[in-house]
Amino acid sequence: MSNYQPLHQELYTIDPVAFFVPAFLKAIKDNTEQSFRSIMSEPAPGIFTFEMLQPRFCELLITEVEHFEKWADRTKLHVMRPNTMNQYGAVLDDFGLQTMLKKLMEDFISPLSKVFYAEVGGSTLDSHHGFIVEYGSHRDVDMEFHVDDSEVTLNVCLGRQFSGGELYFRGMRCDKHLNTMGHSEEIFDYSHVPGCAVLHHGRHRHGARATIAGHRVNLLLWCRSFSRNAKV
Ligand SMILES: O=C(O)CCC(=O)C(=O)O
Ligand SMILES: [Fe+2]
Repeated sequence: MSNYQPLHQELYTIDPVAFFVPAFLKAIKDNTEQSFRSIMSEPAPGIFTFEMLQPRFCELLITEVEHFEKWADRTKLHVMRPNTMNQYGAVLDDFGLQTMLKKLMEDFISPLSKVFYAEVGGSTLDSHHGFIVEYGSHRDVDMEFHVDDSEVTLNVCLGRQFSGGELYFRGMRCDKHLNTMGHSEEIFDYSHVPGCAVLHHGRHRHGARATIAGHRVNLLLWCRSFSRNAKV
């Protein structure tokens, strides 16, 4: 989208202090399993939650996406939706954020995925799909039960105020058994809070309940390892 003029140029290059909360930055800098675990909870096996983004960054990103959507509307441009499950939201890589997101994956998510997801390609993440999902009135309502087309998924709530919209996880399955029931120990439901991240296996089955009031906006980064998949 070469004619698009960004609203907030500062979003397009990572400024760690402006983007991330101090505890997250310190843990990444220390770069040990212990430092990661000191800021992360693991409420179900392979699912990690932690505080990640500064409130100001979240608000700037939401307004950048709104600005892009208005521009796309004015120029009668057809906006690609993030995946087949969404009618709303936008692909961030489509309006210039791909370099920033690549660095986000390489410098801030790969260190974590090397430690926690090495067995699924977490040590060799080499490509991404970065997008925004939006729920509320005149937007998407919920997201059906699915697995992501990723090795590792980062899902961060950006805002704003909403009720409902909980994420639900139901364990991992092979392709043949994707829709089988979850066991009680696999059941994990999570109410997202702005600025907070959930990191999970792309193949961990999940969905999002209906947002019943307000406006929910999340940043998704599907992190992939083509080099690993090429070998399998
Ligand atoms: O609504 C959410 O937070 C979940 C989105 C999601 O699972 C996805 O886009 O893959
Ligand atoms: Fe997903």
